[in-house]
Amino acid sequence: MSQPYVTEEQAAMTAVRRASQLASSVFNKLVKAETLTKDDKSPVTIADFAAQAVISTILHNAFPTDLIVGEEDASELRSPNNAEEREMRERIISLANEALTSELMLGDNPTWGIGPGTAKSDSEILDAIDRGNYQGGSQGRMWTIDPIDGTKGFLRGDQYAVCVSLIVDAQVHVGVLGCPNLQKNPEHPEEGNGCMFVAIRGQGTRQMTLSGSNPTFVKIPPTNSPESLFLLESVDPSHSSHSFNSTVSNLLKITQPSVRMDSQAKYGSLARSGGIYMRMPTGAGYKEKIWDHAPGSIIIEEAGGVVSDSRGEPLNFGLGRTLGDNFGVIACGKDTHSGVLTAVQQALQEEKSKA
Ligand SMILES: Nc1ncnc2c1ncn2[C@@H]1O[C@H](COP(=O)(O)O)[C@@H](OP(=O)(O)O)[C@H]1O
Ligand SMILES: [Mg+2]
Repeated sequence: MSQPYVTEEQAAMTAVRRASQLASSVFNKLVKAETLTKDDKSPVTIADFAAQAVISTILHNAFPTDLIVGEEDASELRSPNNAEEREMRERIISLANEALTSELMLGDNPTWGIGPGTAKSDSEILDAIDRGNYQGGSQGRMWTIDPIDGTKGFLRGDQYAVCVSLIVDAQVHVGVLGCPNLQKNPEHPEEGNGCMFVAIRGQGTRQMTLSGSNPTFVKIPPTNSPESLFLLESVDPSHSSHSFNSTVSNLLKITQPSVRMDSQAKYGSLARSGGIYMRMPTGAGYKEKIWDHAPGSIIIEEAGGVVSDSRGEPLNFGLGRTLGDNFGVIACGKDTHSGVLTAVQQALQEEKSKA
């Protein structure tokens, strides 16, 4: 019998690959003026909408009864107010169709609505984006889509990630991260950028090129000495408290500077090169979204790591579109987790006693 979730993994890889190619090609021709402002004030690009349309179309064709929790919704696109918005909508639809209709590659299945001659109508593309409106929950099968995670990094030409996961009964079973700007091999930068991290529960984490070649299993390297430790954190201090992280870093006697990186590329980088990813709330009451952590968490766990909140509890992907009350996220190797947790809890106590 074949291993479970292999077809799901393949559909997710196909979706992430096509969406990553779309994102890179939009970046190369990027006209920043086309960026809209979302309710939560984070920038949304044409690539974001088009990539969600591509991923959602493929997943829906592959698994028609599965539900989808996607970051974007198409309401802004359905009733364009002016010529500029109409043009943007046309660009999104044509970009999505370009990505869906490109030649089939190894692993692509034509029944997933892809390949030459499969162009979708405008309403099919908008419906595909809106199919990501599921509210989430603790039962059944649901996919998460973050079409472009780290939108700010994307716009800067830095790190971003195309992120898909499959959650079954609140447990992540498949995770795929496409990282077009992440070095294929940090030891050999001359090999260039563009990699994909893929994990199925119980079957390990693999890294490969975006086209799926050179798959290799990755494991979080053991921490040989405190000097080798370093923190991974968001570039944007409004997403995660840099000052809290530096308190923890001092408690752990970390001497190396923190590595700041946008998006779930942090999880991919940790899975192969180590580090401690800390994401502590800034006090603004923000609730973390499941699509920002579900794919990354399985990539870490299957690479031999642990992902928890600051109480040491696993992240709960069954509460809806968010992770609920924000107790932060800690991801690292098994050998460092308990020490990091103790330091985080001590730093929280210190903060409390100062308040
Ligand atoms: N106040 C906040 N606290 C924590 N995360 C936030 C936030 N505001 C937005 N985010 C999330 O942080 C993600 C980026 O994470 P990072 O800082 O690690 O790059 C954003 O994803 P998008 O870029 O997909 O919107 C967004 O979902
Ligand atoms: Mg995101």
